[in-house]
Amino acid sequence: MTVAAPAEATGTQSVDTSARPGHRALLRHLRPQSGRLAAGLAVGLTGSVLGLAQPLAAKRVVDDMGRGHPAAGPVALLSLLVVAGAVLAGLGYYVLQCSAESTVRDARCRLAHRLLRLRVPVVESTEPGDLIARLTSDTTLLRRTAPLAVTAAVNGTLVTAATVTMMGLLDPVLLCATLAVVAFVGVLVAVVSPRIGRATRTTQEAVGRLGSTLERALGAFRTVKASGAERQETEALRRAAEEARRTGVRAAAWESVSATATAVVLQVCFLVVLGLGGARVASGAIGVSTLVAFLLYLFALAPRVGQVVEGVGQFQVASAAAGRIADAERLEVEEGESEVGAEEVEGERGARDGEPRPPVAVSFRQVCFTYPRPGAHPTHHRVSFDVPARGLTAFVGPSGAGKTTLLSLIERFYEPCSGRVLLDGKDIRHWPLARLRARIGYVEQDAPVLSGTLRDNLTFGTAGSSDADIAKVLRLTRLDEVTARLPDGLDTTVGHRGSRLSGGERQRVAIARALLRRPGLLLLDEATSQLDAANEAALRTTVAAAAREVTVLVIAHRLSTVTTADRIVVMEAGRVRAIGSHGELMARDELYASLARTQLLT
Ligand SMILES: Nc1ncnc2c1ncn2[C@@H]1O[C@H](COP(=O)(O)OP(=O)(O)OP(=O)(O)O)[C@@H](O)[C@H]1O
Repeated sequence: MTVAAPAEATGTQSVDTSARPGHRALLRHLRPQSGRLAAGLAVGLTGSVLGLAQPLAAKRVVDDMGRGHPAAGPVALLSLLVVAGAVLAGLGYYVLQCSAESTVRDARCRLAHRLLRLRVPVVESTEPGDLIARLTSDTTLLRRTAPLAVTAAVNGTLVTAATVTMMGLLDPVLLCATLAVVAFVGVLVAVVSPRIGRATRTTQEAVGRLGSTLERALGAFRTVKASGAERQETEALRRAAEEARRTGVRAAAWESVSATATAVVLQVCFLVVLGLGGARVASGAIGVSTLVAFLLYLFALAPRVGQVVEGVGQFQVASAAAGRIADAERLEVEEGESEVGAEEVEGERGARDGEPRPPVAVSFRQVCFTYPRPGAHPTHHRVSFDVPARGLTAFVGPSGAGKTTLLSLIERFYEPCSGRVLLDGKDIRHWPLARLRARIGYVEQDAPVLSGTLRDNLTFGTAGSSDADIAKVLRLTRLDEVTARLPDGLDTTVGHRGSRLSGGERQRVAIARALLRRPGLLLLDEATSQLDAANEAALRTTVAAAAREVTVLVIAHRLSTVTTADRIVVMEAGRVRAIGSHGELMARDELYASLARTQLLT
């Protein structure tokens, strides 16, 4: 996948695939570390300069010994130069690597922060595996290449400039000939380096696809096995791996083209200088020693030019990674949490002080909604209803009627196209998001359980819950017996997605988690669908008890679970068809009566 998908879906942003934004993104990553990078480079350069002085010091030692003078001083100086040069070079490298680690840590933290705040529609139209690849693989690539690119660019350029200056002082004519040939290297780099960047980006996209495909397979592992789809999924993984290899090879080919061509150009340069220099020596324009010195500088220049060329290649690779990270950072996020402090949210939740939570009234006013997908049909047509604070309200209706979507609108996972959703008479768009969600307990249709311990799962988002609160919700959801059976009780790991728990137990964990938030509004989406009769009855009692204190909205297919609800809202094809008690609806709503006839066998 590419991150362009959500952009198309939401129409909120576009992804620029040209290289320039990648360059800007890379520089943005490096800027906060510029002080440390400069320090590392300066220390490293000083080490190199000391290294350059060593031959002169060695020459002095030999000269002094030859003349029979005591050489203790020059030997000490030479030793100092060797040790100091090595220490400074090592220190410079270490500081550079440290700043690279900090750059990547910052990039990862910033990206992780944004990824967890993405809007639900954005995540639903992206591949999680690809987003994971951006946080892991792309940042690793950034870490590997960015310091190399910076060192090569700065060191290579400085030393090249110094060498070129020395050559200019020796003979400007030979320097002009040299620069004319070297300019060819510049043109070559300008042509080749964007290709390296593009190939790297495609490789990283293939790595992202690899992640997405694996995530899909591991996420439905039993289905993969039961469907005998291992071969099919392996083939998809192989295709992505092959694509990564193909584009990786393409990047390597361009890199070797530029390295080889640079080497050839420098050899040509050497021959040109030799020929032209020989002619100038013959004509008496320069002396032989000048030509020899010039050629020595040319030899010293060659690896530096190679270093700059390699640095430009690494810069392209790092830019491609930075560009992909920047694309993910541009995805649309929800409004910030800053408007509500953690304490305020905690107060909303009432979890700390154990105060009874205030129940919440819910109203829908002429709500129309269509999922932001190309070709999507309207899901809600002018939906209106009122649910007073406290009590149990059930939503029933055929599959696809739009019941689950109602809960998504209350949680503000999606925004209505028109109309208003009110909580306690106030439009939910005017509630700070964190405060709104702190008042709601939501049990999804598929009741996800996360990897970790049972306690982690229960206190997810309510880390400060007391043992007494936990024990209470365990009792209410009849999980106390299950917990007692687990080897480490609450601290037993429940496996990937709760694989150690049964479907019904997972559902009860999700309900317990929602209750532990002490919400003012409890949203249960078919929360009893996987429970056996005894547990369903127990949970019905729990829900009824909760509904005496807070507002409970339940979506149910099984009418047996909702016949005692205070009110039942019958939905059909995105419209509210009827509202009333079980008895009233049996008498006056044909759809409800027929649902009841089939399900309750009345
Ligand atoms: N994330 C989504 N993106 C696009 N369309 C969706 C999405 N979720 C649901 N829909 C569509 O919206 C319509 C209403 O779905 P919804 O899940 O609200 O119905 P429901 O009444 O809860 O159904 P069920 O009882 O089967 O769970 C369906 O046609 C469904 O295909």
